Amino acid sequence: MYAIKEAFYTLQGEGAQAGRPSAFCRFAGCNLWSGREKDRERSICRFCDTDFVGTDGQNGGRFDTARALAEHLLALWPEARPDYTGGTPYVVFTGGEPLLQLDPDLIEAMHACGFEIGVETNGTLTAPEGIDWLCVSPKGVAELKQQSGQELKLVYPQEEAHPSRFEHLDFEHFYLQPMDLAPRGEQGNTMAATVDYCMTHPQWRLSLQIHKIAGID
Ligand SMILES: C[S@@+](CC[C@H](N)C(=O)[O-])C[C@H]1O[C@@H](n2cnc3c(N)ncnc32)[C@H](O)[C@@H]1O
Ligand SMILES: Nc1nc2[nH]cc(C(=O)O)c2c(=O)[nH]1
Ligand code: SF4
Ligand SMILES: [Mg+2]
Repeated sequence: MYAIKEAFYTLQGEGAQAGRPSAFCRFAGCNLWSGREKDRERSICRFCDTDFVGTDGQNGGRFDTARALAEHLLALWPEARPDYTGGTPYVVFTGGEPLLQLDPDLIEAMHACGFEIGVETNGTLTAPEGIDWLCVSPKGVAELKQQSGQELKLVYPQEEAHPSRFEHLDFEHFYLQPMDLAPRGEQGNTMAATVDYCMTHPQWRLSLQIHKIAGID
């Protein structure tokens, strides 16, 4: 059984695949925060910008089989539109924490439907085989178990997770993403510090959350 908060068709907003049309599948639940505001400040991850509680979002629900979920996600792809011109379907599994639920059955079912598979994870669980694009985003003091992938995308700044801790790991791309302070109800400029760190440490590139700039999901 898979518990899905929401699913929608949009553009990937972050990292090296930013701008790519994608079916997003947001799993319910996370191991670093309950998702309840009353627990935020005593959680391991305290800056989350996402509601991942329950299965009541757009196209959310509970799916008994991998095939049922894969077909649900394939229906988001705009193939039936008269002006559609093709391209490999791309799914991004996120959450919440997708590695609490993503399993070999679902990977196989998505590939059978013709999808390339991207995953956004906090790296505290090891990833199953077969993911085509793995983005790991380390969090504070949480132990990093998944130490390889296509991109490491660190939200910056985090007192307990300095970039130097991650720069020798086995990733193709290294990104710093300015922390959006709005979810914590704070104001401040994380952009300037992130730009400055990238400019003095050229291994790191800037990732902006372009969906927030574009005003889409
Ligand atoms: C909501 S998380 C879900 C996937 C997974 N739990 C994780 O943390 O990577 C998706 C992405 O948003 C990033 N993110 C979450 N809150 C953010 C914030 N306030 N500012 C910038 N990026 C944020 C995460 O670091 C992660 O890369
Ligand atoms: N457009 C868009 N791109 C994203 N990239 C990562 C996201 C996430 O919440 O995992 C996200 C998201 O929520 N929306
Ligand atoms: S690990 Fe990801 S989903 Fe969980 S609270 Fe942090 S940013 Fe949100
Ligand atoms: Mg998001």
